[in-house]
Amino acid sequence: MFDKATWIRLPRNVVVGHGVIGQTVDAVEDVHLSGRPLVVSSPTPHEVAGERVFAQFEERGQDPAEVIVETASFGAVERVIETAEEVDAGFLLGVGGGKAIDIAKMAAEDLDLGFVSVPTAASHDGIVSGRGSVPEGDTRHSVASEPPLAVVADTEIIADAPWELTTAGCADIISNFTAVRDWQLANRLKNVEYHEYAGTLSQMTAEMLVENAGSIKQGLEESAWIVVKALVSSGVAMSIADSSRPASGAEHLFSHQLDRIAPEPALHGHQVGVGAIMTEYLHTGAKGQWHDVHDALEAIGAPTTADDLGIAEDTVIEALTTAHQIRDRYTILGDGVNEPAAIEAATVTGVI
Ligand SMILES: NC(=O)C1=CN([C@@H]2O[C@H](COP(=O)(O)OP(=O)(O)OC[C@H]3O[C@@H](n4cnc5c(N)ncnc54)[C@H](O)[C@@H]3O)[C@@H](O)[C@H]2O)C=CC1
Ligand SMILES: O=C(CO)COP(=O)(O)O
Ligand SMILES: [Zn+2]
Repeated sequence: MFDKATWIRLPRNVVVGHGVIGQTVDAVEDVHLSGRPLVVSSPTPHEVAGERVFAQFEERGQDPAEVIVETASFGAVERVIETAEEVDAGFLLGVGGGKAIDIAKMAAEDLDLGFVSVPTAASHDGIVSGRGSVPEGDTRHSVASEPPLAVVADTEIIADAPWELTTAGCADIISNFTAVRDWQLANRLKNVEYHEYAGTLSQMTAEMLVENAGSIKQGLEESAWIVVKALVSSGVAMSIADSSRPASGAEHLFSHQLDRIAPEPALHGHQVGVGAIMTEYLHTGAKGQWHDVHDALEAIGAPTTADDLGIAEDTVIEALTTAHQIRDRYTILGDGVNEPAAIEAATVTGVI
């Protein structure tokens, strides 16, 4: 008997465009969320968007509550859960970058409450994913989380955010190329389940972003539009797979390790981009497609070297040689790249 079953949980309303922050309450009502809203934000996103979302609920006679978080940690998730219980929240909104959104969606999962995603930057593809990413000690968890019922992405706010946040989002998408290679490798060598639709959607999203690179320019609101659509598409791939595999391979392990060991880590997207140059080299060799990954990053103005990241070369080598220890996810790093091989990969690709 065929007894396989799966749940693919996707957002119902994805509202993207100029000034759409003003439609947040409508987007919430349209998915029948009720009760007291709890706005989860971090300091800058609170100023650029959280306050406006809060005021909109007040104007509609609802009694919103707000909690400001600073880091992506289980402690922050716990604090949001406690606040939600104290104020008897009916649903949660995550307003901000990847960290605020991840914390809100993880808390919503625990509380079994609805969640709405309000990104203030096109910096990561967790905008619609049903995953949360949290460091804990020596490891990094990818936690099943409440996917958003609605997404409200205001391109006016996003285009106004620092440009590096948009190039970070582009790099997070470009890294899908190597993430899918790692997933396929794990399928061949370790029998890890591979989802053809999710893998193809993830690759296609990266291809389309690279094809549109010429239109992704600082100061153009259309760039925010193009990148948000790609981030949504990449998040959908993760939801279809019920895993971050379509968008997170060895390049992400490298970035997670940098977050642990670098004195001042760079943006998530920028780190995974530089990681993808090196892991593409490990997959395809010196004459392989690492040039394409490098050139795509360069075209949108994302970092391609340790120097661009502001991270010391020996820290990059340490991260590459130890990244496989971050989590039990088979990738091209296998059971570890030794130091001479890591130096070779970083040198040939110009990362160091
Ligand atoms: N759950 C998932 O599927 C995914 C999760 N992530 C996670 O997301 C995080 C990375 O996301 P980021 O957005 O890079 O980090 P982040 O949330 O720390 O934001 C980066 C910075 O941008 C600022 N910012 C955001 N919007 C702004 C605006 N409009 N104007 C001015 N400043 C603004 C924030 O205040 C923060 O200082 C990582 O923790 C990563 O692991 C990344 C991809 C996928
Ligand atoms: O960043 C992600 C996808 O872009 C997902 O993060 P994880 O590596 O924690 O699963
Ligand atoms: Zn990522």
